[in-house]
Amino acid sequence: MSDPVTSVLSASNLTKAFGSNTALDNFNLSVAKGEIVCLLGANGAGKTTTINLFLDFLQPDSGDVSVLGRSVSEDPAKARAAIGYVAEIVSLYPTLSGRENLDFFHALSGNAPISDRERETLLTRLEFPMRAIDAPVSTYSKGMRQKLGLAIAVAKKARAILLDEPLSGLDPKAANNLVTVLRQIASEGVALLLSTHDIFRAKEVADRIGIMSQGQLIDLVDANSLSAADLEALYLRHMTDEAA
Ligand SMILES: Nc1ncnc2c1ncn2[C@@H]1O[C@H](COP(=O)(O)OP(=O)(O)OP(=O)(O)O)[C@@H](O)[C@H]1O
Repeated sequence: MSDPVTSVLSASNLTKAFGSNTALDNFNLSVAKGEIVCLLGANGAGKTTTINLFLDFLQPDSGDVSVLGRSVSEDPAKARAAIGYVAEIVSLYPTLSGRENLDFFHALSGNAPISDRERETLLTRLEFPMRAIDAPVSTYSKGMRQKLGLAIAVAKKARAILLDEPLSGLDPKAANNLVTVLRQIASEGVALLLSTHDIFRAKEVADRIGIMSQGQLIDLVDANSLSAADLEALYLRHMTDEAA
């Protein structure tokens, strides 16, 4: 029998204000099992606020976020257990090695320890350079820290992974590699929600792209339905319309 819950992440009529500043305004979105959705938008458009509401770091003023069909506000612990989060700068212990960080954060989520073989298989699949596994994390590049963050999420069998600005600050090779790895994770049934400013990588990685402006989802397009140039033109047209 097929899984009745295909929508892993769902936001309905979400509104969130900080004082008089409305960061999110009646926002609706769902991300299905195995799907990658990218949120594109200018600084302050509400992308990080959306991610923070799914993570229960913030609570909505109205509307609801749910994970696997269950409202996050009703059962935040269950939602957190089903979600992995890769911050723009992944928080890791800099003096500990990659191996020690992975094992520590894996245990912190209440999971059974992973074996040497499982750890190596996982990291190799994510194209983490295994020669660096015992070096202190302070020596890692941004891309390597992200891979470790992804490994922590995948090891805990997260059903959804949220990534805030994962592509910013990566060199083209690392960005290209991350796109490949994210697509592979999604192909295993994980729902991915990313925020980015990178229109071209968004087109490469995503199944659907949400364009946000001033707290609203003003367009949601199928990434395959248009070329990168068309996507850029659409994005710029929306930004011009909003500014007018
Ligand atoms: N904790 C907070 N307190 C006050 N205002 C906030 C807070 N977090 C976000 N905001 C405001 O909410 C709005 C949306 O911010 P958000 O960080 O979600 O945008 P963003 O699309 O992620 O931007 P960026 O691309 O710069 O990261 C902005 O006006 C921001 O200043």
